[in-house]
Amino acid sequence: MRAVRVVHLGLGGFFRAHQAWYTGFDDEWGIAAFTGRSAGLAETLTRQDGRYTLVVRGPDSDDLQVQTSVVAAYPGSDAATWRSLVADPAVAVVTITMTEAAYAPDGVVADRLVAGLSARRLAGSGPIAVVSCDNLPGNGEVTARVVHDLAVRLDPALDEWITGNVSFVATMVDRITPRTTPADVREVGGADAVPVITEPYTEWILSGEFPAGRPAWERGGARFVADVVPHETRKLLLLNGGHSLLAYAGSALGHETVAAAVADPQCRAWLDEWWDEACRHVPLPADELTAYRAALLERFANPRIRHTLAQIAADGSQKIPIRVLPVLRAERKAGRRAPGSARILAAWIDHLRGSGAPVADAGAAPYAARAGSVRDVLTLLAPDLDGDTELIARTEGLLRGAEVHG
Ligand SMILES: NC(=O)c1ccc[n+]([C@@H]2O[C@H](COP(=O)([O-])OP(=O)(O)OC[C@H]3O[C@@H](n4cnc5c(N)ncnc54)[C@H](O)[C@@H]3O)[C@@H](O)[C@H]2O)c1
Ligand SMILES: O=P(O)(O)OC[C@@H](O)[C@@H](O)[C@H](O)[C@H](O)CO
Repeated sequence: MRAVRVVHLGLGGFFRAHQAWYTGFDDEWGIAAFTGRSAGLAETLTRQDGRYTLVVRGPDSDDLQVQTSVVAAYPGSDAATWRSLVADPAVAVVTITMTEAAYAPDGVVADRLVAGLSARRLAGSGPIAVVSCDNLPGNGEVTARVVHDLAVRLDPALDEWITGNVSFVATMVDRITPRTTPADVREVGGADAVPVITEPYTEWILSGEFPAGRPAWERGGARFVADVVPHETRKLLLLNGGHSLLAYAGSALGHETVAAAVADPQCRAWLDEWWDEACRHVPLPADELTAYRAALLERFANPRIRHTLAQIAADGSQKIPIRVLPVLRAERKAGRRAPGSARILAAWIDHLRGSGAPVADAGAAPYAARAGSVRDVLTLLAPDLDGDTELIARTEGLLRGAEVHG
């Protein structure tokens, strides 16, 4: 019998394909999950007793797995239930998948966590682990920072309690999970109104303490390591950076999905160019990176996973600084041309000018207003690079569709 011992924030598709799937291997642990804002998914899942079908979609066939680890679902607006569950002494872990943008200072992640942790302190329920599962470098540290920044302003005693009682766990998460479409729901059939489609590949690497215990996630293959950074860098630069390249450059060529873009020899060559450049900045053995690249190509090419470039293109202003700028800076510092990073930068600026996938990004406006000039975009995005005339000329050349060789 599963009791609620995990509380999740961000009841989206990815959480149901990943953390809920791993928790499914330990039948003593149940999850109470909260949506970001809306009530729809919480209501539907409640009608289904938290159950849903995970369609694990390989290149040739599907494996349908009914998931049972979610035992309660609530709308994000139910702040009272959120506080009382985080304050429950039986709850040992809070997990989060809220997108990169939600970690802004005073953003929704800080707001919800501080409210929940404050209730836990008042209830005297003891220590707890907070596990960010968003695609952010140093996601544990980022979560700790936004929580402490808010808590110290509200109540220094709460901040002190958080320091002594809350463990912020860092993670690398990986499982390509496109947004479920109405066509997917019809195709899965049956009574399930909210299935999730995902790929067979999955990875979860964690680093940090669980002072009140945790599910046996290792039964699903999760790995606990001292340092998650090399793995997170590998994934963010190669997978997510590759995705962003295809999302902007591939959609500008008229492609709609990752599989279609990666089948285009032009996009494929750009992907290799980016990976060659990015691999110099991933502190892992070369053979591991070669194997990861080969696996990524197979995953991207899976023709039965319809992962739209439009979905990946969203929130570029949050993603480019994480997925591309570290490589661009390091390459320029080393005196190299950085053609792969410059191409993604150019493709994103082209997207802001109206090419390819539509812009869906709450932070895009100031960049879109400057998109006529690479220098002006850099002034906002990476002021340390806005005097790099060679980089600017190269990026402008790419925007004009002309290769510029330095
Ligand atoms: N989908 C994937 O393949 C995948 C893989 C690895 C990691 N992730 C991480 O998981 C995150 C969520 O992915 P998903 O596919 O589940 O997305 P999703 O859109 O299905 O779900 C995200 C959840 O967060 C909520 N949310 C997002 N921004 C919010 C905001 N500003 N305020 C309030 N609520 C907000 C949404 O309402 C939803 O409940 C990604 O942003 C990424 O960081 C996703
Ligand atoms: O989920 P996002 O918006 O951070 O990024 C879009 C994709 O790059 C991402 O979801 C990948 O599919 C995922 O990170 C694979 O594990």
